[in-house]
Amino acid sequence: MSDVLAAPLLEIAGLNAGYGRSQVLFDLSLTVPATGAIAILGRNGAGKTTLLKTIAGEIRPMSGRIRLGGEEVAGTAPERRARLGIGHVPQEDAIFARMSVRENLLLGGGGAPPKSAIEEMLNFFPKLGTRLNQTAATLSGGERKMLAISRALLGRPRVLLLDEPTEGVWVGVIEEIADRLLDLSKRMSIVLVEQHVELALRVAGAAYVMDRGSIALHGPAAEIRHDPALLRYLAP
Ligand SMILES: Nc1ncnc2c1ncn2[C@@H]1O[C@H](COP(=O)(O)OP(=O)(O)OP(=O)(O)O)[C@@H](O)[C@H]1O
Repeated sequence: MSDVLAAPLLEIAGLNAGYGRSQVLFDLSLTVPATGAIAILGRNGAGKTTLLKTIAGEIRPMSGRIRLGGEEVAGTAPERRARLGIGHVPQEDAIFARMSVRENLLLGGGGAPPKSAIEEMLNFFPKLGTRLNQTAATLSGGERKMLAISRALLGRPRVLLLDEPTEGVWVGVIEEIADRLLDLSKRMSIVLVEQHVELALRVAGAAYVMDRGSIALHGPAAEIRHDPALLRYLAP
């Protein structure tokens, strides 16, 4: 069945959210298919991180729907959402810096993942395999991101929320991460917040462009790339 006909995995409708009385997201709606990546673009402060945190359950929405596989999750705790299949890799380091790479992986996905799952991750990100005994603090920016993504994947999410997975990553490693995200997007759902617009539109099949907490533009990545309004919404 094509993605157009398949029911979306994640459905967000009329979402309003923010911090205390300060509203950041306004009547935001989007859908995410069961496989493939969607990109969330927008200038600094547009509300991209707030959107991911609201989907993950760290921020309680003021109103609106968040449905995962048809189940309403808007009022549930982050732990329940993780159990239902929402994996979140936040912008800031999602790793234990003082622990070794091995220990970080052993604690991934809520703890004690099977050895085979960890081996799968080491095949997926071979660089991590050469760093197993190092503390995570000694990893490069790219390796830290790989470790954070691995930890989230060990929880076997249905949808992976990625907040700036190439931030602070050496340019030579950015392509490697992009390739891995493309691999992942063939078998699961990814919501990708990314400042590298070209990269995001290459990895994602569709894009939503945010402006001041609302969706200003959305459509297939191939169309958004050429939309003259895109630059306007990305300009500082
Ligand atoms: N903890 C907070 N308390 C109050 N306001 C916040 C908080 N975090 C973010 N904001 C505000 O929410 C708005 C959206 O911020 P958010 O981080 O979601 O944007 P963003 O699109 O992810 O930007 P960036 O690309 O800079 O990460 C901004 O005006 C920001 O100042």
